[in-house]
Amino acid sequence: MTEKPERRFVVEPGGALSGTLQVPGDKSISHRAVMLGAIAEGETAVSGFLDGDDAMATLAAMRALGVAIDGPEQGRLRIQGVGLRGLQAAAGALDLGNSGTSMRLLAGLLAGQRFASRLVGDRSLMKRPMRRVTEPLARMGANIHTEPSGTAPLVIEPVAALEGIDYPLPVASAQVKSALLLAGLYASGETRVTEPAVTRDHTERMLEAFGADVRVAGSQVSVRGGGSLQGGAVVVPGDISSAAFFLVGASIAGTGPLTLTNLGLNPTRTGVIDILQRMGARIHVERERSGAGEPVATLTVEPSRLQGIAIPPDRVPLAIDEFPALFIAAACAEGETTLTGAEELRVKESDRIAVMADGLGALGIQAEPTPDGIRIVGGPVRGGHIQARGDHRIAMAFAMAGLVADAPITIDGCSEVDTSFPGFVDRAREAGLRIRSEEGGA
Ligand SMILES: O=C(O)C1=C[C@@H](OP(=O)(O)O)[C@@H](O)[C@H](O)C1
Ligand SMILES: C=C(OP(=O)(O)O)C(=O)O
Repeated sequence: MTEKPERRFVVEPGGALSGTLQVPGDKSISHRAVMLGAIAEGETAVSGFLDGDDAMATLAAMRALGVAIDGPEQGRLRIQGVGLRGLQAAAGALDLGNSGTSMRLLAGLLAGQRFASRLVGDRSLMKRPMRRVTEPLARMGANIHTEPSGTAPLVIEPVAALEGIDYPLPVASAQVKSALLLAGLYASGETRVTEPAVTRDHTERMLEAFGADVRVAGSQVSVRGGGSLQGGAVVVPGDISSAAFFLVGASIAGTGPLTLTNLGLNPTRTGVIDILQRMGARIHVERERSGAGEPVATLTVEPSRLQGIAIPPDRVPLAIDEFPALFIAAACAEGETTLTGAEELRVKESDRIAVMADGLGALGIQAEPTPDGIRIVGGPVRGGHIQARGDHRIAMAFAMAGLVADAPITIDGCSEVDTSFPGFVDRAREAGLRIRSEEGGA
């Protein structure tokens, strides 16, 4: 994958956040809509699709595997499903860019195919752990290999069949759960996954909507192979992980209120709201409704005085992508915030504990990393020059710190923001953040 040109954000003090904002479509749901629509019978119409680089990597991969997909056009896709056995070998390696979800879920989808595949990604993705999916897939009979370091490229050789397994997840990961369920569609018998803690359930919801033989019983999800999926309509709500930056920003800015419309409010994704409300944030949930299988609502955020808390470890998987934003809330809170049980943050697009701690330190905030978390003591946020290390969520989190800093904040390493939130700078400026984006800043 060609690396993108370097980009930096500069945020001037004195910004505000108010008005109404709709964030782009949910990244996790967008990935799944394309993958399941591709292997379904018939056509699948998607609306609200996130045309960010990560979901577009999944879309490009499904096209490379022989699936005709029209769009995205204003968030709309038309996918001509080829059925479970209709995928064709890609001509070359599938390049999944910065997207761990694409690589891990596709590993599951392709593990049972009768053709070979090779999965690669960008510098960040090529360093992330992949044995967490390749080991259980191999137990199902897949012929799948990583580098000796357990990282990509992933090489998948054709197999005649897979066998279902009963697998207790060693880590609370929706990506591993989803990879095994997708492989289970191609396996004989039942594939059952037991998760140690609740993780996002978009795969199970969508498999059911597409007619798969899927069952959920507490912490167990199982799927039976040998059936087929029926295409249909998928309505993708706004991504709460993208909204999180604005939930924090509107809480700390002292202005507002800020209203976020058409937001996905899946209970396996609302940990960030719970944590912020425990800190004293004033977030009001209105107009809750079901949007084609996924709960949707409007959120209004008012400015508030935040208090530091000990974040309950059971909230971690339900807010796993929102911790960069939550660390900014902690920096602005009164007192100490502690996080434990979050070692997974060290293997995301960056080591989010270390990179956030370094950035907070550069802004005058006391941040002490631990192996599985961090301790942050709230205080005055200074201006400064920091590094997002190419992590989209770290770039956007520190942009919101600019709302309270006493001087400009320059954030290097922002080239990957489009992976999850194309148009972030424009939306933030429209809402009142004094941010600009520049070429450069390695
Ligand atoms: O299943 C998904 O769509 C995702 C699951 C999470 O990863 P893990 O499953 O590795 O926790 C999350 O960090 C990622 O952004 C998206
Ligand atoms: C970790 C993330 O995504 P992925 O694992 O798909 O790269 C994220 O979006 O924060």
